Amino acid sequence: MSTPTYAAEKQVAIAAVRRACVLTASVFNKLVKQETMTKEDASPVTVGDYAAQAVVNTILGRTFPKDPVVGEEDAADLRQESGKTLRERIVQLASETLAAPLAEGEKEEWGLGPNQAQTSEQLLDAIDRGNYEGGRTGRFWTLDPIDGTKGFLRGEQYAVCLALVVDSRPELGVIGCPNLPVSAADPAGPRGCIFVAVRGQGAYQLALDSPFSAPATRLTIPPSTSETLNFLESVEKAHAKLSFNERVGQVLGITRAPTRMDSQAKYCALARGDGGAYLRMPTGVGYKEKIWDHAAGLILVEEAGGVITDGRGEPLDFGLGRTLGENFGVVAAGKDVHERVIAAIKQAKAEEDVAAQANGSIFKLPPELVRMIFEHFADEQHQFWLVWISTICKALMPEVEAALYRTVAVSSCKNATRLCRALVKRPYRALAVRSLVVYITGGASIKQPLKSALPLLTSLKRLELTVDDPSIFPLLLDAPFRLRTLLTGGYYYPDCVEDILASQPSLQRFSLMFTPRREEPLDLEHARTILRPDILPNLRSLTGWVARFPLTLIKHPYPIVHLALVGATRRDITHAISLFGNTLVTLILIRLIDEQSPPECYWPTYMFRHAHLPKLEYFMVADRYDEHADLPLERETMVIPGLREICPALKTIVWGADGTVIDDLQWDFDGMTSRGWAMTVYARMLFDAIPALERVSIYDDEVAASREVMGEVFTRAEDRTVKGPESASISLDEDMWTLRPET
Ligand SMILES: Nc1ncnc2c1ncn2[C@@H]1O[C@H](COP(=O)(O)O)[C@@H](O)[C@H]1OP(=O)(O)O
Ligand SMILES: [Mg+2]
Repeated sequence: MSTPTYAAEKQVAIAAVRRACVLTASVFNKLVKQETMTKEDASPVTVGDYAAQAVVNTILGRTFPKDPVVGEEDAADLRQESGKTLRERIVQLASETLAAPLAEGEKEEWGLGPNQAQTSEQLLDAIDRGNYEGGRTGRFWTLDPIDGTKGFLRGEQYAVCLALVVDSRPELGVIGCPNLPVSAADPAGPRGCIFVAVRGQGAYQLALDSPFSAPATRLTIPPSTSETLNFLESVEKAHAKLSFNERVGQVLGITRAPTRMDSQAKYCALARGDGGAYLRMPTGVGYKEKIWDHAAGLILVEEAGGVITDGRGEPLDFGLGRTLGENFGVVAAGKDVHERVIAAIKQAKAEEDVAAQANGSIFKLPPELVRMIFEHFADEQHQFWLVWISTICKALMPEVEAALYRTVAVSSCKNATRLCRALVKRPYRALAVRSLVVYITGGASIKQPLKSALPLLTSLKRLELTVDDPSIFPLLLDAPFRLRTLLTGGYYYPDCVEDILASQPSLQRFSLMFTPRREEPLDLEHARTILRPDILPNLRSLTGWVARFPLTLIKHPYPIVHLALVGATRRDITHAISLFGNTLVTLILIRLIDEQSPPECYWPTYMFRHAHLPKLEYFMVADRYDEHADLPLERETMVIPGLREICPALKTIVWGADGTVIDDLQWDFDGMTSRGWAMTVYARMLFDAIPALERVSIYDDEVAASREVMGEVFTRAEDRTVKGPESASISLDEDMWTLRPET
């Protein structure tokens, strides 16, 4: 079946709306402006409403007699004896309007022109044609004869709106705006426009007085940015929650003031680019939006390239009868901004939920204070206490949850799925999440749950994502959060890492810890973007497993303050120091020493040759040997010349030396047999060379061998003498040791 063009319907609807506009304009001029109606009279709105409905329905009744109409008014009151005066006025007005000479594009058989007089009864019947209840299937018209009555009375914006709905979908819409300036750029210029849209045929603006002959202007919603975007909203506070719009605007970073106007003229303004988004959020009184207030506007916006949904992003349902049923407000916007507006609404709504719950709390403390107190007790030790409070006093649940959800960590598929469900169920929980750790290796993919939860985490600042399913990482590309810390890892290096970096300009700390796999050669192309100096302007801390993080490809001297490299070769280290040396404060290395390395390499500070590390304060190195190297070490090679100038600020050196090598050293070094003697010599030489040095620790155990590693510590006393060695131990939990590569 071919798509219907609705050519006849379109022509009739335009003609009907134009006649109704002429009628309402004359009601305004005669009854409102000249104030000829007394207070006791029925309002001019009532007169205009009924009369305009009589005109449109008469035309529809003649042209499409089988089509029912869903309209606002019925004639029951007018048929009463008490309605006599009103009835006569309406009949007179409608008759006059229908009897006006035929205009271009109109036909006599539509009931128009001086030869087509209608009886009073015929006109009341026409009004009653608007009694249809609507429904899911079939076609019907829906009419709002004067939409925006308040605007009408003020002489400002109002609209005559007519739409054809087929199987629950508006297919044709016509909106007449007698008071709308023809061009928004010339607000004092000529007024009066008709807007028309047919599904699949585009949206157009026509001249109100010659809709069929004057050239039509095709309408498209232009793209907008936060700077150019503004809201269109009701004038009436009772019709939409304007304070809520304000908050949504703040979330979106909108700087322009909203444009307020009555009626569906807002949809017309949106369609022709006079505003970026129309927001109509419920005021909370349980009002259900009427289909005649949005059907014509919907098709106009969609045909102008926009998107229209309710405030939750759900489609508007025109198949439920006279109202939009459970739809929650209306949001119409350009394609490029609609999704962002919905996300901002979700955030503002979540905040509102938290605030609303707080009002009912028994503690009348300011919610921020309650939240601070609760956050203080949200650590693992005290969590039970918070949960206990919230079970006793349900009103405190949102604050308790906000505290508990601030930092969340999951390490099993089951818990990850549960967490995501909980976040989706109550968006204020999602809003509370600042730090999220997902550490799941093996098992089922948690992509689906994450896909629904990640878009809600607008406050997330720190994300640790270690997962084996690489298809999870692209989810970060569409995420609404601006991370400061991103730690990634897993079994497969995902291709999109660089795109993620490019989409996170606020990143300060980044870690890439993907498992190095021998069978798969590293694709160096992956790292290309990291080279671009512009993508990570705030990057200060970098951690990487070098096998999957080709450090030597980085050529840009990011001002890195903390650098940690796992599996770094001599070449990697020299490169890193030459790039970041000027800014480094902390340097942590798990280094690979291979057979080709010259023996003097063994001394950690040997790596500083030719370097300048003016700010370096903390230096830790743990060694890994490819093969057991032969180390004919000599006293002369222990400390390189000029070390004092190279790292004048260095306070701490921690060296996790390989145990077997240390054992070898006791035999090889200087012929002395005391274990640790070589270490003592080295430590003392370091203290001599670097005046700022306060502490040298040398741990002589395999890092991975036990949870506690043993070693010797040398410290500089107040009187600058060196104390030590004193035995010491270090726990594997300390950050630097957790960087060890797995064995
Ligand atoms: N509480 C309400 N929430 C939303 N819309 C409302 C509410 N009360 C009335 N309206 C409708 O708002 C429309 C005008 O909106 P706007 O402010 O955008 O001009 C009218 O059609 C009016 O319906 P009604 O004609 O039944 O009064
Ligand atoms: Mg209305």
